[in-house]
Amino acid sequence: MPLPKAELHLHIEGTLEPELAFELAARNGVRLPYADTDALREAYRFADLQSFLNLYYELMAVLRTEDDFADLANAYLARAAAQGVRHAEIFFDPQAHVARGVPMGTVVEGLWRALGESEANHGVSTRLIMCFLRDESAESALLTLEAARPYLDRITGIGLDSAEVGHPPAKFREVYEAAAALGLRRVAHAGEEGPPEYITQALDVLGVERVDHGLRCVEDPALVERLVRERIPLTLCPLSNVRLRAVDTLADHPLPAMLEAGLLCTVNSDDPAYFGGYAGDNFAAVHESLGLTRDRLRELARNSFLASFLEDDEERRARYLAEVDAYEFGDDVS
Ligand SMILES: Nc1ncnc2[nH]cnc12
Ligand SMILES: [Zn+2]
Repeated sequence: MPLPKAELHLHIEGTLEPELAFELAARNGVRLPYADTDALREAYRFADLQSFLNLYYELMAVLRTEDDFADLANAYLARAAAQGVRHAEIFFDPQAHVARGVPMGTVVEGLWRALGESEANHGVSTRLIMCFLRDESAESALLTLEAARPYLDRITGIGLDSAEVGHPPAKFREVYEAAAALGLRRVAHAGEEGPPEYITQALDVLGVERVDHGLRCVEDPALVERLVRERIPLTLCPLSNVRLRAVDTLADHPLPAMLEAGLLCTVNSDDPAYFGGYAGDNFAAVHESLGLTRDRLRELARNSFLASFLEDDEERRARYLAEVDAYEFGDDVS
């Protein structure tokens, strides 16, 4: 049995495996410009975030109906459960679907069909986090929040993703203020490719409670000190960082130094279908390549539940933490 953990940085569209992409393409009469799943996998060589995003948005063309979104989420939840994920806070990108003519309702209802039954079917509790695309306008983000109003009982929080450099968090001040007024939790990608100042802006201007990635904080010791002092969780994604060339190799990843500095780090998969691994695979990889001890892995698992948005169910959080504390490692360290 793998180590129990929460997944806090997971784009549901990034869980679209090539086999499911071709299945949905056939079901919906969508032609993919790849001969087969092997040819598609060949395209998974990325120079940076943008080269990945191009393929990520292209493949979304196969997602059209509620069934598609439900099937996508169910496939993820089954894989996550098998790797010890007990709780998943799942991002989705409504603008990327609405722009293709797929209504917000189709996306949320489809995802919800899987998430609503996730505890019964997979033993995984869930939350849904709606992300705004930062390379779209602030007005588009506000319209998206408005379009989500009928579904807010299913949406726990908002996030900010897509191409980071040139799109600083401050651009989205207004929509984050509006979301806060609606009682939504706030996170944002910052410091993946963008500079440490974007992390500071996400905290000071957007009021985020958790930073997605936050990797480049290591370039600014004063910022690291602040993140430690304020106990701001970082949702790191080691295999993603390698594939998108944020680090040269996994052995170069600053995770051990970040833990040593006292940062509240978590380990997540980001877009597992594209980056070579789900949550447990990321845990196994940091154990193997970075030499993280079993105590450190347990700390990462504890952190994932501490950083999760389970304030409305503290009993559950306590149960998950007790599972982590009682966990006995075997040979399997995922
Ligand atoms: N790693 C990532 N960074 C920014 N936007 C994303 N959208 C999906 N994955 C992303
Ligand atoms: Zn991400």
